[in-house]
Formats: sequence, structure tokens, C-alpha cells
Amino acid sequence: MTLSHLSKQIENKKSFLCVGLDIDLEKIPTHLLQEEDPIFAFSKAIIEATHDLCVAYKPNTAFFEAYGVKGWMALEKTINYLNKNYPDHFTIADAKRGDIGNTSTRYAKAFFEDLNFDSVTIAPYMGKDSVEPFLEFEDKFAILLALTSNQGAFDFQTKTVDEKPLYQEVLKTASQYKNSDRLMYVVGATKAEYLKEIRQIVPNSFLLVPGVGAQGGSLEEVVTYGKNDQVGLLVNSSRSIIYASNDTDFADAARAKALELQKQMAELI
Ligand SMILES: O=C(O)c1cc(=O)[nH]c(=O)n1[C@@H]1O[C@H](COP(=O)(O)O)[C@@H](O)[C@H]1O
Repeated sequence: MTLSHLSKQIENKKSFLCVGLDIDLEKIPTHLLQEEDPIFAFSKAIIEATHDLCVAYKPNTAFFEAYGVKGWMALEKTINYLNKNYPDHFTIADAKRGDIGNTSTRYAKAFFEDLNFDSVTIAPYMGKDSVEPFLEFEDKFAILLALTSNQGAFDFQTKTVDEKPLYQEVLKTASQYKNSDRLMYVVGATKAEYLKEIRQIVPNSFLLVPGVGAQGGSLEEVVTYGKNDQVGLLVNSSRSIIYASNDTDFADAARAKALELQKQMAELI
């Protein structure tokens, strides 16, 4: 997908919502456990209930990998279902990969060629040669962790290196990588106040902002500090939407929660 297509979807839908597919068999409604593939049955129902309200889906691969081959097959079915039925939605494989160059190339092929995701999340710790292989694919994007939503972000990301916080160094350095126009960055909604200075470093990049909902981030603050002229934000919420109910009404409850967020977004942009 191109960035202009993604921005157009945001404009048309008045939504920059990304629905996170963090599917846990212990949390989904028990009646679905009788299905042949409960993970895919759940993700399909969530997609059907929310697709007109969001512009992106983010399956977190950990939740699929946890179930071994069956989980990976459910991930494949989910991305195939999205690509076939909702090709205008931006898809994110939340896999947080990154390794020496030749290994990163294999990861990139796995997510961009075999599974045909639009993007994959990656960790910046191993630097340029671990990131650039992901940037070689046309109309595909690597989403680099900059300032994450969790408490552990303060262990390294905010520590001073060369007189500035490490996450700022990540943003500045990565912006110089080859094909850096194919980079997006993760900034946690729980750290919305940092978005002001982050926007000075990467004014035009898309930011994936998780942490609204279960982690308590403020959508309003994210928009105040993080929005650019094209909106430039994808705000993810997973548990607050997909587990809004664990009964037979789970899809309606997920839709209601997604609609609530979409309405707030429409007002804020
Ligand atoms: O890369 C991510 O998506 C991510 C980065 C981050 O800093 N914080 C964060 O929560 N995430 C992911 O975003 C999702 C948040 O889920 P909820 O807290 O349930 O909305 C999970 O899949 C996390 O792995």
C-alpha cells in the first residue's frame, strides 16, 4: 500500500484506528472453542464487526505463534482474509523482528512476500544493517520501535546518549537510512507528551501509537501532540476492543467500542 492511499482511507473514514488482533484462547468466548479454527473464527468475526470503522489491523504474531503450527496457519488465514476482502486496510505484522542483515532479509521475505503484510514492527537495537533489509520492498513499511508504551521504556530509551535521549537518536539516525521513506515509528500513547518533540524530528512520518484502552493512554493527548497535516497517526487498541465482551455478543461489543473510538477520532481531526 502507498502512504497516500493510507492517508486517503483515514480522510474518507474519519478514522485512524488500528484494531489489534491479540487473540488469546483463554479470553475468547467459549462457544468459539468448538470451531475448527477458533483463532481464525474469532479474528474473522472481529474484522467483520469493525472493518468500516478502522483503517488498519495489527495481528500480534506472539498470540498466533503461541499455538505453534495451528497458530501460524490462523495468522496466514487472517492476512489472506484481509487481503482478499479488505485490501484497502493497512496490515501490520507486529513481530518486533530485527537481526544481522541476511537474517533480517529472511524475516522481511516471510512477512512481505510469503504472508503479504504491508508492514512489520522491528526493534532498532542492532542498527542500520538490521533495519535496511526491511526497507528494500516497494510499498512495504518497517515500523521501528522508538519510544514504547511500557514501563521498561525508561530502562534504555530515555537514557541520555550524546547529550540526547536514546529514542531521539534512534529517530534521527534511522531517518538517514536508505529508503527511510518506508519507515514508520512506534510511540506509546502512554507517553503522548513526548510526541511534541518527536514530531520535530520526524514531522512527516506515520506513527503507530499503541496503548489507548487497556494501558490507559489518552487519545486526545496523542492527537494534540502527534497529529500532522495528513493526520500521520495509526492509533492501536487491542484488548479494549476485542475483549469488550466474552459472551455471544462479543462482535457487537467490539463494534461498539471501535465506534466509540472512531467517533472521538472524527471529532479530533
Ligand atoms: O509495537 C507495538 O504494537 C507495541 C509497542 C508498544 O510500545 N506498546 C504496545 O503495547 N505494543 C503492542 O500494542 C498492543 C497493545 O495492546 P492493548 O494494550 O491490549 O491495546 C500489543 O499488541 C502490544 O504488543
